[in-house]
Amino acid sequence: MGNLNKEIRDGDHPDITEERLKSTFDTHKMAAQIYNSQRAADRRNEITSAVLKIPELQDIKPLPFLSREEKVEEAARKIGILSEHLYDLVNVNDGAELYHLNNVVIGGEGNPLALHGVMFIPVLQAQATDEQKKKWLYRAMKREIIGTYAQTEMGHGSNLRKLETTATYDKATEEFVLNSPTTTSMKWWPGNLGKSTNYAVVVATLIINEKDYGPHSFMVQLRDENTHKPLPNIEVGDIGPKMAYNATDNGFLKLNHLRIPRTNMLMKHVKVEKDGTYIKPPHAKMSYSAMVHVRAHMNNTMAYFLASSLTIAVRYSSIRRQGHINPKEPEVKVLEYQTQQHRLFPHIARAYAFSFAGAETVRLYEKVKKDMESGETELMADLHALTSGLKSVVTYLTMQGIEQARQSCGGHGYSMASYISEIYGIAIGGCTYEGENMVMLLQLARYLMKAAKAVKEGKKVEGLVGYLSAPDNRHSLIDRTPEKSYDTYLKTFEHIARQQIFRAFDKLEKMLTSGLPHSEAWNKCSVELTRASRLHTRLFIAQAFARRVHDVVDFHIKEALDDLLHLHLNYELLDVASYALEDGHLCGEQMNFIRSELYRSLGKIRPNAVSYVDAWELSDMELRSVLGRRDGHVYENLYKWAQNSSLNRTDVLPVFEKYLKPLMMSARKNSKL
Ligand SMILES: CCCCCCCCCCCCCCCCCCCCC/C=C/C(=O)SCCNC(=O)CCNC(=O)[C@H](O)C(C)(C)COP(=O)(O)OP(=O)(O)OC[C@H]1O[C@@H](n2cnc3c(N)ncnc32)[C@H](O)[C@@H]1OP(=O)(O)O
Ligand SMILES: Cc1cc2nc3c(=O)[nH]c(=O)nc-3n(C[C@H](O)[C@H](O)[C@H](O)COP(=O)(O)OP(=O)(O)OC[C@H]3O[C@@H](n4cnc5c(N)ncnc54)[C@H](O)[C@@H]3O)c2cc1C
Repeated sequence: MGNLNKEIRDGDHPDITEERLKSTFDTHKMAAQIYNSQRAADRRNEITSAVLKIPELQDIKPLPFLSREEKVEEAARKIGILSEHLYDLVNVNDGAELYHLNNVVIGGEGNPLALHGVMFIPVLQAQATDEQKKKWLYRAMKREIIGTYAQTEMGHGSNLRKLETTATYDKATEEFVLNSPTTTSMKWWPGNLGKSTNYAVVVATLIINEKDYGPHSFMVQLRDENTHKPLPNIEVGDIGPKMAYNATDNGFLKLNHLRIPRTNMLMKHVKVEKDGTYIKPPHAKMSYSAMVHVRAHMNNTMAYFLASSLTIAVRYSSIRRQGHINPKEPEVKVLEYQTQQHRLFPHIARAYAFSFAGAETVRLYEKVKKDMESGETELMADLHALTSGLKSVVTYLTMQGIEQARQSCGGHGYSMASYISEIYGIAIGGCTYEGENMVMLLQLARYLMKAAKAVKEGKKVEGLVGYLSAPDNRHSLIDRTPEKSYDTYLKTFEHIARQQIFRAFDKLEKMLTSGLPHSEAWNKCSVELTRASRLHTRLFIAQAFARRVHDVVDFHIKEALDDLLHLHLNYELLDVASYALEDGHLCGEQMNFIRSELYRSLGKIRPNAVSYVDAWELSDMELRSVLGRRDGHVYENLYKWAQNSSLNRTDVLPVFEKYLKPLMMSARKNSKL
């Protein structure tokens, strides 16, 4: 039998090899859990190997040394080369393969086709008629045209019903007139809108006979297909540098009474007839499908960002030696410190949990998408509630985890050589895009309040909120849990979520009964409501993790995942335990039990720590991190990396002659006086 950890190679740093030799599970089999099948895990590695053989696809230099213009150019250059090799490298119908190819070759900072693949094509697939698909979708798929999704405006992103861009139907010419009447009505933020795309699905408020029908989607050609010059009545450009994503040209767009044919409104589910008759869709929110598409996939992209930063931090922590635990022994790997383990391991568990919750979400999304094809919309509310909560909780916890990973690398974590700060910048965009987190938590809260009302009225609720109708124990039985049975843990999470949901519900009801208008009462309860949404979502994540562990067949993988799950449940429970202490569901003694289980878990995870992150099989090319190198040879490569700094091109910079020398000369002269 070969090594269980598949990353072991001759010549690696002995400290990291020592870690890998301790693995109790086959990291490639674990990758099959993370990526949902052995075939998917194999394909990732095959794609990486194939990419490594194409010299033009390698980074010209480490990305942090590139200017914004160079980043945009470099991403576009690689997209050009990729299109020559695309069919040899991936199955173009497999989103996971495309995403992996993107991460290896280009990375997370963006590329000219990002929004084209993530939103433009999906919105056409979901909302275009067959005729419209023939006109635009197939051309888009062949990349004859490049598009984006232009919804957010300078003045409005969250509140879609107040978008100021109008699409007014002109019956006489059978056209829509698209107009941005104010500065704040300009589209502002859409990815790749600024410079790369020549088409966009523009979301605008539909007006027919002066009646407002709310946001609808319209296909708009922005630029000439040959010259790429903006078409008449269109002003378009880049919004400038951002915290991260700087290879992406997020853009602005001003439409000046632009006329487009009636048939440019996406009309699969909703229609405007020639005479201006409006035919409403089977469900009012069907046109929000592109957002739901991205939200449903965000658990996995966030899991990936979190796992990337943890891979960097855990590998580095296994070669970084500093300080002593036993003064008679050599300096220890910083990974030996319990504080370091507590800082990193719970986030490893979260990355796995998000990936498993993500797989369940994508399954539900695929079902709802299929149902919608035939006008069936029953599960749309469930999916919206689930993705709204997960999107918010997962992005927020990912942000926390990445920042802990950065701090755990000490000073070198702050250097771009770690690349963690870039991953952080990219990932935290997710707290805002696809619905600001608080706004989306409040969407889930609407769903939870409806369920709570039903339960109060004596009705039985099922599915994601089924636990609200289930019997509850007054006191948690957590310290009477047999090993490897997590039922009592999950019951405690259920109790906590249930209590908070009803607390928020009762508060809201009381205010409504006192005569407060609904929107005001809602606002006064909104902190409690968002707490309810978070707790409900964290319960779902824990349940999804437990369901996956339950289903695993391979003994060693199951055991390793079980250890992570145990850590996860104890850590997460401690994080939310105050809710259960308040009503005596948990007592002080049980808190001690949870804490000691948590510390025991850290020790259990420790020998496999490097293997848990190696199992994500993130290559050096995609990690782009000196600290996270697979071979552990960090120090000599940090020095090499610094040689890329343009400041090192000469020994003496012009600023010396210009500013520093006069400053020092004058100081010296003054001190002689
Ligand atoms: C050459 C080839 C090379 C190939 C190489 C590879 C290249 C490529 C590709 C691959 C990979 C690249 C990877 C790159 C990754 C990059 C990722 C980053 C992308 C980031 C993109 C970001 C995009 C955006 O941000 S788009 C804009 C998003 N905006 C929002 O999310 C706005 C948020 N607001 C809202 O959604 C709404 O306003 C909302 C929901 C808050 C309120 O809506 P409303 O209509 O005003 O609400 P209301 O009338 O009050 O009704 C509420 C009611 O409606 C229900 N509801 C709402 N939404 C939905 C829904 N979607 N489904 C079902 N029901 C819904 C809601 O539940 C309420 O119901 P009730 O309670 O019953 O009333
Ligand atoms: C990296 C990135 C990429 C993006 N890409 C795209 C894209 O491709 N296409 C596109 O169309 N857009 C895109 N966006 C825009 C993005 O979708 C919006 O910025 C986002 O939906 C938030 O809306 P907002 O900016 O209006 O925030 P605001 O709503 O102005 O948020 C400001 C504050 O107000 C609070 N708030 C607002 N409404 C409520 C409420 N009802 N209740 C309680 N609190 C509230 C929020 O919680 C927040 O704290 C992108 C944004 C980013 C950062």
